[in-house]
Amino acid sequence: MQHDLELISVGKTYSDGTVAVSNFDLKVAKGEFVAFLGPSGCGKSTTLRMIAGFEDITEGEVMMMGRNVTHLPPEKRPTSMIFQNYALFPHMTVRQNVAFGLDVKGMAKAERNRKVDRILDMFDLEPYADRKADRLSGGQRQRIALARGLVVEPEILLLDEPLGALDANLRRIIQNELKLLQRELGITFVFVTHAQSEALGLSDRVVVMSNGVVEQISPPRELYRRPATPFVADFIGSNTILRGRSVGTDGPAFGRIDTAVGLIDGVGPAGATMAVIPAEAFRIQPQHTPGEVHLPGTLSARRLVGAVGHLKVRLADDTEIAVEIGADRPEVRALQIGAPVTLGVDPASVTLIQA
Ligand SMILES: Nc1ncnc2c1ncn2[C@@H]1O[C@H](COP(=O)(O)OP(=O)(O)OP(=O)(O)O)[C@@H](O)[C@H]1O
Repeated sequence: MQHDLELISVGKTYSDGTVAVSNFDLKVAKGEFVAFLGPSGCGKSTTLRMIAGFEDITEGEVMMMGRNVTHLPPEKRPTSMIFQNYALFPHMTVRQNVAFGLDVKGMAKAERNRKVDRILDMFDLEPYADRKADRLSGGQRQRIALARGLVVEPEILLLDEPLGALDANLRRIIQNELKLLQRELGITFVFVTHAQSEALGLSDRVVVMSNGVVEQISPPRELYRRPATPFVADFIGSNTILRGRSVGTDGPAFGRIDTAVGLIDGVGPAGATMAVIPAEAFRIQPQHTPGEVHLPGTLSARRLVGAVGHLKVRLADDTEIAVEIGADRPEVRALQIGAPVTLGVDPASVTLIQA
């Protein structure tokens, strides 16, 4: 199957010797929405700029629609890029800003105007068409940047933290618009963000990066359910991580590790040394269920945030475990701080990883 975008062992070493990205492999299908997520400095923007052609690739290859574009300049690639600061020309009107990419291509005036009008209409920008770009609000500028990126009809739209400058409310509104737009146009989106909720809420798959390497590429739900590395387990969601040593199991379905708080069964490879348990996987004071892991401890903190109860339970070895449970559960309200509690967890929601 041909992919819209393929990165093959892509790497980048800057001229000062900084290794920003190494061995990046990725295949993106047509119409897919992929987010690069990771802490500041992990190499997200460098990778996006290499895809766009703004940054030389020092290792590996980039393919687009089956063509090798590794050494092509940005304007020869079927991509369009939207920057965090929008990079609009402040003294040009909205219309001139949007038309810019078509002018660069030398498109005939009539065709250009038709395309610009259509896209201004699509983004509700017609009323501002003749206003200078610096006389507009953040949300309006954001729409111009999107309109400008899309008017050239790219196969792949690259977005570098495009919502970073917006306040939380506007950010949510434009997130929704972005998702609808992407579905409607069927364009492939590659999006860079360090906001987890954005990456997890918008994309079909997330590429989690740290220190220039890919940690995991998965649909958002899978990152929560089955983190593949210690970094992802720590970075995504709210997990308890227990270290131990691998021991034999009774059945083939689960692995088992021996930790300071007892034996923990979970899903993962033989030889795993770490159990990852999501905060929402714990049950409080469970009935005895065969196969379930039980951990005795004492309640050390309780905080109710809307419909969610955030509890902390301290185990015998002083490990503190984060538990999230419906705030309306009777056991949440009945327990006093310091009270003994037992936590239960189904091994199917425990992930064992090799660390
Ligand atoms: N022009 C450059 N020369 C040398 N090193 C650079 C250059 N640009 C970026 N770097 C380094 O490369 C690494 C990756 O940077 P990059 O901007 O890709 O990270 P990022 O994940 O996008 O971070 P942020 O979220 O802060 O934008 C960092 O260590 C950064 O300091």
